[in-house]
Amino acid sequence: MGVLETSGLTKHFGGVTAVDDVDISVPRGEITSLIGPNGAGKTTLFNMLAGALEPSSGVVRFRDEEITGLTPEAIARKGVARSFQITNVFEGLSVLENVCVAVQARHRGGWNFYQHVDSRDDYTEEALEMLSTVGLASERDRLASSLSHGDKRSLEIALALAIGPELLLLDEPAAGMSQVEIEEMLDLIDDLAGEYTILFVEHNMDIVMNISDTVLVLQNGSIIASGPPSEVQADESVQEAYLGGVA
Ligand SMILES: Nc1ncnc2c1ncn2[C@@H]1O[C@H](COP(=O)(O)OP(=O)(O)OP(=O)(O)O)[C@@H](O)[C@H]1O
Repeated sequence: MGVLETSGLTKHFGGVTAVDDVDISVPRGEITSLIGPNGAGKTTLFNMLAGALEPSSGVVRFRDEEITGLTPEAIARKGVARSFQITNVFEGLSVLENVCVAVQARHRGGWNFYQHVDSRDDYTEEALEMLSTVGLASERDRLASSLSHGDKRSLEIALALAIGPELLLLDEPAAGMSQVEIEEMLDLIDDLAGEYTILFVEHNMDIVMNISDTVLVLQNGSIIASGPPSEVQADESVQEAYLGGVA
């Protein structure tokens, strides 16, 4: 049984069915990617998993508990962290302060800007651990605004880890990155797998085929294929969906 499962998940926007009766199961500790042509419904599906959009019908279960229609904050508290959406980098704070704010928010059940972010040693220690995990410990005192694009995205992952999740939802983690940065991000995602379950949306096929345990292919709101990368790559309906450019 997957750590995250959907059944019959559907979203209509007026006359458009963006996500149509989707059943997925995301295995614990593995890397699952969600791919599909433009307009296939990937963002809409992600938004429903993370609570940013209420489904028209269907169910989302996390660790066997129904989370359908909960707020993004409630879903995050249950252990689903969406990087690049729930948390954002505060450009005017240092790298360490950013993570301390997020750790503090988890311990105090909300954001509190009136308490100095460095005032609790245990928050700092926890924040440093997260920075080590994403390879940013040596940048702890730099202003977040001065980080490279790739490092900023790693910091965003550290912020997502700060809420203590089991499942990480990553929106195009390598978008806009240089080849070197992409390789670092792939290593990071690989390191995180096992301890965390990862579901990510990605357009870059090299990345998808390289690191996914399972690939889910969405077209016109429906899952048309799912399985290991080699199997999905060889699937005729997937090749048609991409070559035909049909959304
Ligand atoms: N808020 C909205 N109102 C109306 N239609 C929407 C809305 N959001 C998405 N859609 C439609 O739903 C369908 C799926 O869109 P979605 O953005 O989920 O696809 P996607 O796979 O993420 O695409 P892309 O790869 O281009 O980001 C599209 O036809 C889109 O036009």
